[in-house]
Amino acid sequence: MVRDYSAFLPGATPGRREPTALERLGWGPAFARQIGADALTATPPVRVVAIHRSGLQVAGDGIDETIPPGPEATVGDWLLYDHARPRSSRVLDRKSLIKRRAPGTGREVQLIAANIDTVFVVTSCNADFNVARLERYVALAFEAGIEPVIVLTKADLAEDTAPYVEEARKVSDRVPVVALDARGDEPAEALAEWCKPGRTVAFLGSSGVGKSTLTNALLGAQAIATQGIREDDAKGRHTTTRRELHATPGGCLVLDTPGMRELQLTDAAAGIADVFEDIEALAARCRFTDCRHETEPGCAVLAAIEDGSADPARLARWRKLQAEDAFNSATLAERREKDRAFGKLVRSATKARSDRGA
Ligand SMILES: Nc1nc2c(ncn2[C@@H]2O[C@H](COP(=O)(O)OP(=O)(O)OP(=O)(O)O)[C@@H](O)[C@H]2O)c(=O)[nH]1
Ligand SMILES: [Zn+2]
Repeated sequence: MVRDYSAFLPGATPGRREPTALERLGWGPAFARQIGADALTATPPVRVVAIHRSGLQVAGDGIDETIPPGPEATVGDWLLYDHARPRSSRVLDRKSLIKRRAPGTGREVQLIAANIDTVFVVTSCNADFNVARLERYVALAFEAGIEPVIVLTKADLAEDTAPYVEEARKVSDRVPVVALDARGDEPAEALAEWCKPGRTVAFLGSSGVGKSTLTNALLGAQAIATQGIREDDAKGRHTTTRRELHATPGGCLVLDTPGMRELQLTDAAAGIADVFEDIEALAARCRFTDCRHETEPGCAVLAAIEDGSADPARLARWRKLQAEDAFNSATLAERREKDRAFGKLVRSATKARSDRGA
């Protein structure tokens, strides 16, 4: 079969036409320009819509299959599907990638989700509201190359949402803030700007803030609970997994993956610098390039705190995130080394005390 891929090739003018099957899955120029028309026909693009034990579930133009594990791919990835050797299907360069260190290992990296356009960082207008947590998720999004939007849920339960919105706006000049009731029709309208056809969005936030409620609000009648799919696991039992990429009636794709729930900051120095660009800009003006902004003379950060133009609490949160990132980015061996050094310190302190007869 000869398919017409001309619409995806660079230079094609987007007209007012129905989206193609691939565009409905999020295909666009960023991927099309990585490959020539011949290869497109020989190895049709497919998107990884879910990961199962038995392999990668992929969807494309007339394709809906599970291919055996092999390609270094995660949900959201685009592959050039090699029918003859599915394991050799090429993974296209990503627009964005969320990854993390595999727990308990060294430098191994686990891919969580690829090609997300917008991440909604969710918190609620109540006790869950926590600026530090917002900053950390926004840093994570920046690091992954994803545009973050802060969504404050449970606006209906707050007497006044303005103070929450104001605090959230201080996270970064570059991040829009939306307050809403996650139930009902409001999310589809309030988030429409980011939920355009063919765009991929995801929700990040702690338990109970309303991520599922928002997802269901966007999906409307096709709510997630009805989309469980069955497959056999290695022991031959049936397990129900959730399809991880869902299309809204408007044609936006919502990526819902459990791996996004327990994300920690690792290797996110650049993302942290993006969130705290105000402090980084001050730090660049300190007299010493290795200034720790503690007691050094000529420290621009301390001066700004002194004259009230910088917030000491934000400086403290910046330090804390950097420390968390450094710790999580260390390998297990490096952490053991730190623990050993710490152990030695404790032992010598204890010894000193017993020597003194304490
Ligand atoms: N009144 C009100 N209730 C909400 C709102 N958003 C969520 N809820 C309720 O809060 C509870 C938790 O919402 P969920 O959507 O399950 O939260 P979640 O973030 O998906 O939680 P996890 O699945 O544990 O990660 C549910 O009872 C929702 O109905 C809101 O905007 N207003
Ligand atoms: Zn300084």
